[in-house]
Amino acid sequence: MKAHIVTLPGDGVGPEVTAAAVAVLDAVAAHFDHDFRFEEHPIGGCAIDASGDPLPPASLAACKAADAVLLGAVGGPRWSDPNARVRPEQGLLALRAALGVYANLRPLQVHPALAALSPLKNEKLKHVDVLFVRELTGGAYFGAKTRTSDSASDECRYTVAEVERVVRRAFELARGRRRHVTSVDKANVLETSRLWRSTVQRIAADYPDVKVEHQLVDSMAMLLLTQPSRYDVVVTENLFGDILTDEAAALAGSLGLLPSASLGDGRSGLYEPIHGSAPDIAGQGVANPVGAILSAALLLRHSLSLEREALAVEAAVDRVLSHGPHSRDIGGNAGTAQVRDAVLAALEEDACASVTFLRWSRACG
Ligand SMILES: NC(=O)c1ccc[n+]([C@@H]2O[C@H](COP(=O)([O-])OP(=O)(O)OC[C@H]3O[C@@H](n4cnc5c(N)ncnc54)[C@H](O)[C@@H]3O)[C@@H](O)[C@H]2O)c1
Ligand SMILES: CC(C)[C@H](C(=O)O)[C@@H](O)C(=O)O
Ligand SMILES: [Mg+2]
Repeated sequence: MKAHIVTLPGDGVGPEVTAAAVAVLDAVAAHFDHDFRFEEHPIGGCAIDASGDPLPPASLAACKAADAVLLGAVGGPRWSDPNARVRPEQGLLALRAALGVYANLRPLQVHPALAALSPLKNEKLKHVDVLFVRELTGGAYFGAKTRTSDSASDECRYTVAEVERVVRRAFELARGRRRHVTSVDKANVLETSRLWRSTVQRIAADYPDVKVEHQLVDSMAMLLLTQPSRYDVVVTENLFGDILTDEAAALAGSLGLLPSASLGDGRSGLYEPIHGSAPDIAGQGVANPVGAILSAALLLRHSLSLEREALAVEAAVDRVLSHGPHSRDIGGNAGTAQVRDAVLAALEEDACASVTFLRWSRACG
């Protein structure tokens, strides 16, 4: 198939991990006979430096016209002055809003070979398989903001429609998994959370086959560490989802491992690892590219409907996590390029064995 993919490498380690993910997509195109066209655009701090705008109109127009968008990361100390008028993160938020990608899927699995890196005991990590569905275009991130010399405010606002669409997406996704939705809120304090909870209760009636439970976010932060294997689909609002998924990444062993897919109502989507620009290691060629490569797999699955190819990438990553090489954040000493090359080699081997692979893959039954 033909696909037009816009890449937004961004800042810090963003370009390093995005290049690795593009190399994997190129290999997928070669092995499976697809025609992927890539078009790179600036976003974030590098776009501020070039044009003063963290989301230049040409970048946004290209993203809107693309079949899918692959993003690295934005931000860094250089643009983090709390009094700055313009910030890299504004570009990312404006992009998410403009693309209407309200459902941010952040899958968490703990690879057995990495369990020792987790702060938790091994036995707690068995069978951890959680899909976080984070609302991505509402809440405090997008409410009115005020700032005077001695006060500031961020309005947290949700409409029923905004809650309903992401919650329905979570229930639909749960039907393809273990049919269990945990909705996380702070309904004992926040009005937006009470609207959230009553909307979830109403929608749950349409999904009698899915078990639903409500959990307050503070205790959820604790339960994620004490009983992570209890959870299947976890749906929550924007800010809570941001925080809980970085916590979840620690269970997997590193922030560098987790991918994400941001989806709206159309086929296109925005794909990015959940980590940031990692300024402490940027430019050293040591960033873990796995989160970005797995984001490319999600792109193949959700925007291009190439399930077989997505599974091939995931199997290649799985093999590298099992046997190495591993990057520094997960206890090894391999650089970004070595990990990328190992994934490419594993992909090549699996593609050669693709007839067998197809027989057992979930996609083909
Ligand atoms: N989607 C995004 O663009 C995104 C996401 C999160 C943070 N940010 C931005 O990134 C900047 C830095 O934020 P931060 O330091 O709080 O979070 P961060 O995710 O950039 O880094 C946190 C820690 O995780 C490590 N880490 C992150 N990604 C890694 C990788 N791929 N391989 C190995 N180690 C990795 C870093 O080295 C650092 O020690 C900020 O400007 C923030 O706004 C951007
Ligand atoms: C960079 C920032 C705006 C972003 C967010 O908070 O959504 C990041 O932390 C993420 O998790 O994607
Ligand atoms: Mg975050």
